[in-house]
Amino acid sequence: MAGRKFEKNFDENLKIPYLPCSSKSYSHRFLLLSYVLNRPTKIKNFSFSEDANITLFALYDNYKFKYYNSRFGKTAELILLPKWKTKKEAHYLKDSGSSLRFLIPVFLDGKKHKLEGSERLFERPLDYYEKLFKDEGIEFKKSKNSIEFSGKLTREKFDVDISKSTQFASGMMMAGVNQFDVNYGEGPNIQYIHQTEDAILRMNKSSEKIEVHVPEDMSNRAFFEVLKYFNRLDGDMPKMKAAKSTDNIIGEWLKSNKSIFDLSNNLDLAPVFTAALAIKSAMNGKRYKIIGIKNLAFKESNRTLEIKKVLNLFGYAVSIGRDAIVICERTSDFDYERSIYLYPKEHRIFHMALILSCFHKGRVFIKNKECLKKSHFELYSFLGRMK
Ligand SMILES: O=C(O)C1=C[C@@H](OP(=O)(O)O)[C@@H](O)[C@H](O)C1
Repeated sequence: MAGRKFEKNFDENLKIPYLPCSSKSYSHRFLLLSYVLNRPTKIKNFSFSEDANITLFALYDNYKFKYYNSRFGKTAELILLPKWKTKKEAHYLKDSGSSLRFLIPVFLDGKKHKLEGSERLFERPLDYYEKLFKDEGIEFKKSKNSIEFSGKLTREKFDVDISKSTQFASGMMMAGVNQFDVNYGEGPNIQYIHQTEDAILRMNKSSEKIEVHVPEDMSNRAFFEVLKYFNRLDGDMPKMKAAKSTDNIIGEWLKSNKSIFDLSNNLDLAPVFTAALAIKSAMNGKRYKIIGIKNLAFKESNRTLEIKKVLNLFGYAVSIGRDAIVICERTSDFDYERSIYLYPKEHRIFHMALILSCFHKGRVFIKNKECLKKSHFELYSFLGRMK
């Protein structure tokens, strides 16, 4: 069964080719907007990520894929028609926080809906929606692994609290296209709200049929940027212009002499970036500090703790504060040739373990490559093909 044995072994000879993939965040947004705008839609370069599929299956009972080869490797064009919109009441979302927080406001359409998922999913923040339900008198029932609700949003304006997740604002903005205004306050990861604004602009045109292209996934590209910086990329990777200046920042940061980095607008980069800084620190003896990471605790796992655990396993010393991680060289009595076994709970932590494997002399055995399907199917298949 998947993840039963430590099936892969890596070491300092590991090199990985650049495997681009399309953005799961944009794919999510285009799906939601197609449903809300209620128009025939063609989505090119649709992401094969598990998360995007979860949202697709929740929104549509039927859809058509046309497969083709693009610069992202094997990819697909997804065709959606309004008559294929879901008629089901209950949907299983596994551990996809994005699906949950995007679907709730869209499903506030007067009908009854039930969203089910893993237990961790319902431990993650839902505060804004719970408050919204109470304020609007919307009936809801939340249990350990599901939420049921039925209601409608009737106001013209909503003030959304994004201190725990930007997805509350993104979800409300997509559900409210051409219907109500959304204001939001301060919070980290604001670039994801800009991404929502951009997706709305791309889709909310007057033409009857919608056609959009999903751009490259920049969080996954960051993983390859780190490999490239340390000369562990097999082959080269094409230059690419990021949509926003914050999208492609890793290469620049690694080349700089800075020692403090604020990740509040690039939270998803924390695992691969801490791995990169730990390797740099082992090479040059400098200390590095990452700040702005408070919300990492709300991810698929408690990412701050997972980051510390993985760094410690590879012999890097770290200390953790309320909103910071400090990386302080390598532990002096560490055996660099020993075998390391680890079981990352989620995709971004798996990425980080792969990077650290490239700098470990002994063998590294990593379980659970299935978690990579969440955002990067190509990398998952590549590891499956590795001898
Ligand atoms: O809108 C999106 O697509 C996302 C927003 C961010 O969530 P939070 O604002 O909850 O951190 C990000 O971490 C997540 O991976 C994807």
